[in-house]
Amino acid sequence: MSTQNGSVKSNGAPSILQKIYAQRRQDVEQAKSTPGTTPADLDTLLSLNLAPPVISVVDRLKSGPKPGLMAEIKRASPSKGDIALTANAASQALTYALGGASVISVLTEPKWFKGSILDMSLARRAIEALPNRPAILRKEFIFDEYQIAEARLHGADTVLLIVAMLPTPQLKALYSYSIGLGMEPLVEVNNATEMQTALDLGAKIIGVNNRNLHDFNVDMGTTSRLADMTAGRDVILCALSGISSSEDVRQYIDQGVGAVLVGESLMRATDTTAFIRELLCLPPKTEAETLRPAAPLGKVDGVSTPEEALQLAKEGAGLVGVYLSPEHKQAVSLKQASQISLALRQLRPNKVVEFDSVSKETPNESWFHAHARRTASVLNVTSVPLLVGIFSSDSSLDNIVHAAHCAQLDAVQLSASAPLHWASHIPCLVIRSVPASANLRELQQVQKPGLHHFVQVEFDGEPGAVNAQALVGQWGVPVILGTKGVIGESQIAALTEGTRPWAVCMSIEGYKSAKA
Ligand SMILES: O=P(O)(O)OC[C@@H](O)[C@@H](O)c1c[nH]c2ccccc12
Repeated sequence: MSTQNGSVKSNGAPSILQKIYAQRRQDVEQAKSTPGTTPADLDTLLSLNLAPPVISVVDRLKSGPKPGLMAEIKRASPSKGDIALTANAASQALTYALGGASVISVLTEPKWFKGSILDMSLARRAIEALPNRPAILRKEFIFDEYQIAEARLHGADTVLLIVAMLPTPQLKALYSYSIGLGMEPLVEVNNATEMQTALDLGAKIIGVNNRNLHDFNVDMGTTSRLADMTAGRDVILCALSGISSSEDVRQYIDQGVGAVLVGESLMRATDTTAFIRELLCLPPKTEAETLRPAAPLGKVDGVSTPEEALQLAKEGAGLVGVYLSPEHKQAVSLKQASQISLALRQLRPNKVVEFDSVSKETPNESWFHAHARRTASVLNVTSVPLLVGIFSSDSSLDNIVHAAHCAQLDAVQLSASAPLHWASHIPCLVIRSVPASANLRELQQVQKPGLHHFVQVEFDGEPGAVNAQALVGQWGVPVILGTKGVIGESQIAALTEGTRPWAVCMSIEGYKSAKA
């Protein structure tokens, strides 16, 4: 270990940094010699492309809010002891992401920080399906390429390299290795000499740690004093440690700081989301951000001719459904479905339509929220219903994909028994049916982001149905209320009371008789 930062205490006893470093050396040696996780194994895993997709942390910081927030998952630390032992990495990561973090930093050191590589991997999985997910940073005492390969395989987009810990040739080697894996590291410095080393390295993200790792003293002026050295360069300057108020953040912005890394005060916050917004000077979350159409859209199933579809379009339907499984009594052929599709598409404006642009300052959205918002904005612009192909449990995935292409379906509706993963093979929006009588496990399944986009809860008059609907609704999954046999306005009103379905679905007979 480099002692250029004077990390050996004056009395000759090892500093905490040295203790951590010595322990980590042992841990890494052990992992390297364990069958299945040897360096050769990690190389094999990387060459099999088993590492999850990486995002550019530089791009993520440049395109996000200014300054970017690097929110840290930190259960304990050597200087503060226990901070938040019961914190769950996955739920903490999701809260950070939805609150507006650009980067999620996960401490993976087990002994002093009570973290793990599993925490990092869970944090990544929790935010995987967000359309604009934050980058994942492995916060670790890194001295070996092995730790960087391990980070990449477990879902990191970037790693920390601490200049004070690494002789320059080693720092350079680790930096290039990380770049080779697609990860621009966060290079941590604490004084002008280290800053110069980081600049000479060509680092694009440099973090100034306000906390001296030797004596743990926090001096918030450390970042301010070094800020000038990065001026005019293509470097994102980050302030690390001791940040606990919007006042701290504001001062740094004026000094050219592009991102702030916050751990302890976020882990201790009672309302994490509100605290993030306060730190970033964002207004509190508004109702508009939890978008639903003002009134539920109408979905009418069992359409069989272009004329019917055009009539429904005229009457303002949001979705029209055609049955595409041959055994259904109202089934249409692929040819009929194509004609309906063509008729609807001819209604859509030919000109290029301007979509409501999404402000870059908007906080990160969830999978379901993003799809509901985008779909609503398409409907808003075109005012033409989406064509849904409805399939029964007898349809194979190949048949469904074929039909989606041939009839140019806007959406596919899968039966409750279709495997969940089918959604990721279907080239259009996916609605998943679920009976209102579904058990808790089934309802939890349909809340999984990253697969289908909407859930249609089939109400058949059974007790408990409204509860089921409310449960799904609670999680932000856009719900289409399937009203089998329910036709009257008052019945619909009774069903939707207290919940906000995204759409209400009825049969074409039901629709016609309700109108009559
Ligand atoms: O909890 P704070 O004061 O917000 O600090 C976070 C972060 O800067 C700190 O965890 C940190 C900065 N550099 C490190 C290196 C190793 C371990 C931890 C760190």
